Amino acid sequence: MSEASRQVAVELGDRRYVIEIGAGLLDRAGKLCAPLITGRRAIVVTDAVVAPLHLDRVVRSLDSAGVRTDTVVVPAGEGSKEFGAFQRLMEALLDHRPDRGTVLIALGGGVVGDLTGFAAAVLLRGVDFIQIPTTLLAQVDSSVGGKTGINTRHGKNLVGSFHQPRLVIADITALDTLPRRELLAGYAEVVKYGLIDDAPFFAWLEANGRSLLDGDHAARTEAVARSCAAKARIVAGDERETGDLRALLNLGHTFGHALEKETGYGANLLHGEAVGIGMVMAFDMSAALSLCPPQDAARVRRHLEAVGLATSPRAIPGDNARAWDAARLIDHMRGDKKNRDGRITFVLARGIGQAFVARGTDEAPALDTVRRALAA
Ligand SMILES: NC(=O)c1ccc[n+]([C@@H]2O[C@H](COP(=O)([O-])OP(=O)(O)OC[C@H]3O[C@@H](n4cnc5c(N)ncnc54)[C@H](O)[C@@H]3O)[C@@H](O)[C@H]2O)c1
Ligand SMILES: O=C(O)C(=O)C[C@@H](O)[C@H](O)[C@H](O)COP(=O)(O)O
Ligand SMILES: [Zn+2]
Repeated sequence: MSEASRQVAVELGDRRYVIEIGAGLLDRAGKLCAPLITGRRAIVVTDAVVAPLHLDRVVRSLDSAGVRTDTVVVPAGEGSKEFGAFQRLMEALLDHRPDRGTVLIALGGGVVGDLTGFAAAVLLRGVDFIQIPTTLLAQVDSSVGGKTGINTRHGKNLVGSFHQPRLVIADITALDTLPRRELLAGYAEVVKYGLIDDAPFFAWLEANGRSLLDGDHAARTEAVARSCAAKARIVAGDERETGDLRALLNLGHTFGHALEKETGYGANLLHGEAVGIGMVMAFDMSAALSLCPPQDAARVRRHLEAVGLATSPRAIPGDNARAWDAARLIDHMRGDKKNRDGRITFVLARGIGQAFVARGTDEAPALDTVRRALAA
């Protein structure tokens, strides 16, 4: 293993698992996974973009570790989190005649991870799965914590399950093939950790974010490890989001998921891009409510702009950009899973690194925020 390899543990008692982070880990996937695959059978689920880039190495590595491996390739993109796509995946998995000792391996971004994790939760009433994330977003966020699921016309991730992986393998060099737009989208979720409760990490990103995005492996390893450590700590403290701790990971998502729903989960707006815009809106709302210094809100916007992320819905391309309706976006937020007692739950901030969950807040300041964002 390379010198720069790191391990982060998600402490969930007898469901504890490790996140391996480093360069060249795809070639070691077999060795790392084999001890967890007692049935010696795995099905790797990946997408049509990742398959030609990285699938062979993983399958070869599993084969040489004595794990018989089948593969299922799904279309790339958020469309694979639709009901129909989920059904097709389940049938394709069953075509391979799995048994309860068969382990599913998700090789890809957050879409493959969320979809495969949900499939693992319900296949034969539940089998184990392993995450091998290949996008920055998946390495820092979606592969960790066990939120799995699919979208419906009612909104994002509304059908799913908490199902923790047995292992996460984040090969930093897999990111070398990732398009810049996808890297940037994942970077928004990295920034999120700084904004939630780690102001020094946000300052580190202000200094190192550009070189991370430009391909600096050491900076990428550091950012993935710090992000995973933050997420692991939060998940261990509130696995099923029953308290207010895990909901902090939804910073930017109340607004962001509404934007994704409004734009139809298409290529015009990636999840991470929506989160970036949503975090700017959450800080704008916090500043407007005098909860947060306006300078902090400006600093968040400045950093996201500096790296090349959109900070307003107006920057989203496509016809939809000309048909925004602030009240409709608020209505989308009324379907958010965090909501309680018919009121929208927001994640707001008292400053950078000081996010908190706000329940029972009026909708009016959120509507004002959306209107300001649409006018920006
Ligand atoms: N479960 C969670 O906790 C959680 C957290 C954050 C996001 N998510 C979900 O994750 C999804 C977004 O994930 P994503 O941003 O990874 O998108 P994605 O899975 O669609 O991947 C983005 C694109 O990059 C391609 N790709 C993946 N790895 C590549 C590589 N190494 N080289 C070249 N191309 C590669 C994919 O084929 C795809 O076209 C959303 O559905 C979001 O809701 C879930
Ligand atoms: O892991 C979590 O908890 C998160 O909220 C991480 C988010 O980045 C992620 O997008 C998650 O899928 C959102 O969850 P949801 O419960 O709001 O659908
Ligand atoms: Zn997210």
